[in-house]
Amino acid sequence: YTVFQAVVEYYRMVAPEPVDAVPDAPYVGRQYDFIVVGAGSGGSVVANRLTEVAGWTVLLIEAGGEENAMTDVPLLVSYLIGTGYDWGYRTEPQDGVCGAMDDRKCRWPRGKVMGGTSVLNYMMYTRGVPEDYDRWARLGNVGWSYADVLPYFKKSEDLADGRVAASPEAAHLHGRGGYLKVQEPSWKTPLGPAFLRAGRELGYETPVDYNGPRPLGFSYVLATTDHGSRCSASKAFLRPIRHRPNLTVAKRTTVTKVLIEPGTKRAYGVRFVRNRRTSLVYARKEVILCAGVFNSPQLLMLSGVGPAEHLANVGVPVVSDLRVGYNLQDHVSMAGLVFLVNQSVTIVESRYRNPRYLVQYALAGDGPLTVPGGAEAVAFTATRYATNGSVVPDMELVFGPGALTGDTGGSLHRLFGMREDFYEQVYGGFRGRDAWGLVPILLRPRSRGRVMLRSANPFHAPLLFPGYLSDTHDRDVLVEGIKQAIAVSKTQAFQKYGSTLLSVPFPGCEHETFGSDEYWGCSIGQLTTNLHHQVGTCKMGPASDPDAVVDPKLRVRGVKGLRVVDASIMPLIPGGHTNAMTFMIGEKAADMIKENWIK
Ligand SMILES: Cc1cc2nc3c(=O)[nH]c(=O)nc-3n(C[C@H](O)[C@H](O)[C@H](O)COP(=O)(O)OP(=O)(O)OC[C@H]3O[C@@H](n4cnc5c(N)ncnc54)[C@H](O)[C@@H]3O)c2cc1C
Repeated sequence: YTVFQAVVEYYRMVAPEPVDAVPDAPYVGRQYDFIVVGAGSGGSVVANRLTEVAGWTVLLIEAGGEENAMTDVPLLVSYLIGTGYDWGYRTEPQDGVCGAMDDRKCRWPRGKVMGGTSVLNYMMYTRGVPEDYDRWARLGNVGWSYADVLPYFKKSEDLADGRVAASPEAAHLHGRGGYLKVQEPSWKTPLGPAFLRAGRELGYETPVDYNGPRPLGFSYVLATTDHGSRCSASKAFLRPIRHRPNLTVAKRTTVTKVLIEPGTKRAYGVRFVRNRRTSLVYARKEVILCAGVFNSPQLLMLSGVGPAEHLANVGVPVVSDLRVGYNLQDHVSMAGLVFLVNQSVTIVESRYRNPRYLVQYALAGDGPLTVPGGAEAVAFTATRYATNGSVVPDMELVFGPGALTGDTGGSLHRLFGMREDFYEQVYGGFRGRDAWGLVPILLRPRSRGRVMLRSANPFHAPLLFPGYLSDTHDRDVLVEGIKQAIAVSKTQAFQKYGSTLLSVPFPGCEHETFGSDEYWGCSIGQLTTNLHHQVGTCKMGPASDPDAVVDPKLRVRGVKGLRVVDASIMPLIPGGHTNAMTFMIGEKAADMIKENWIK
């Protein structure tokens, strides 16, 4: 822990619950119509929409406790990682990946808190492109084309007035009055406009609405924030409905198994641990897993739904032999590019500790603390590998007006799990210097990873195999992204600030010529970073797809009364950050569940 993280952790334990939080149920009853496991991005939406039906009772079970004022501050994300808000997962070591990280393990945070990973995330609001969903539909997922899902993106959304809302296409693309607050943070460093000017110099459209059908271009970010503070899943979807009598929320309660009747193969409840006591609770209609991309497959496998051979190896009797845990996809990136500047125009950690900014944040919802996860602007681009590059970007460049050199408190490099000696050698000599960062992100990975059980003990973390770069094409595309980022730094817009690439070779890559494709290829294997967009481990697909875990109505194959509704159902990762997509999945699932039960 850093000192500040210790403060966050202490406050997590002692802070009173926010006054408008959904209360923790004093006890869990015997039976409910629906049991929803996990109050993250998917689960919060489902619990909200199902309790709209007054005659239904819903039990929402969440392993974590409440959020608080600390988790609300957009710039402070990196301090939350590694505290009790985070499940604290790390991957298994993989050759040629995460070489600069402690024990060669990539750090994969996940929210363990009401609101789930939407409480730890960087709050960027993106959806991917129409082609992403049309591809899902072409795989046989009836009902998931862009035309089908757009209304569900709009249903959740409450877009604040601003540049995007004023565009002529806004009414068609965006929602007003939904539960989820979306806005463009008003505070900008001088480098934000410079980034947009750089895009114009390079011939890109600026700004664009990257959530529309033509995302290519340079733009400011849209964020899931409300007056400058985080709008998490639970703040958006649960707090406003805390008085509904048919919603029961059990916090700090961990589900350890889905109960499935062996003869009929019907899910009829769950086993859970609360206050160290194990109990059962029964579902009249359905059990809905919203435990996220690692824990939903883990729970399925613990309950006998998964690859038969793997389950036999860990000693779990098989109920349904399905490819659970395969198809793990993520957007790999290389967050090590640092561009030094000759003016005090960036966010350097020691500077923003100034109490003046805290006051500005608290009173006006403005200032540097409102910059979502340190990201101010973004570009969606196409590399020479993009197949349909005029409308489908294969690269994203996330612009941060701060960088690893400004990380004087160490929270940023610890967020990546970077080794201290690596940090010292590459960045240590420039500590406290003004610099900006541009992170290239591979939007259409071909590589796949996998989630497996470590053991049959539900309290053992699952085994996570990233599989990053296992398809060499991914490395080639990401190298192009790195070169695009460097090209941005060479524009007049950034040369005005004397932007220079920090050129200390990464340990382990000194044998390559700095700046060559081979060097950048090597750098990706050392500083392998990601934006935590893992999806796909409970793949949705039609009956003809042997890899599908759930059908297009998100029902687990071979089991009755059981669905998965979270990021794990995505068959192919879209070209955008995954939070809004998960809300969309929750909205659509809730409608399908209603259609199923309300005749
Ligand atoms: C650091 C970081 C930054 C990110 N930045 C962005 C961003 O800027 N924009 C974006 O769009 N996306 C971002 N993402 C990704 C996005 O937040 C996730 O894809 C999304 O929140 C996933 O939602 P989910 O419902 O699938 O899972 P989660 O939100 O993780 O919800 C799962 C919930 O289930 C609970 N749970 C798990 N197991 C159990 C159990 N056994 N019993 C009871 N409860 C259980 C968990 O505690 C959790 O609350 C980021 C993610 C991270 C980690």
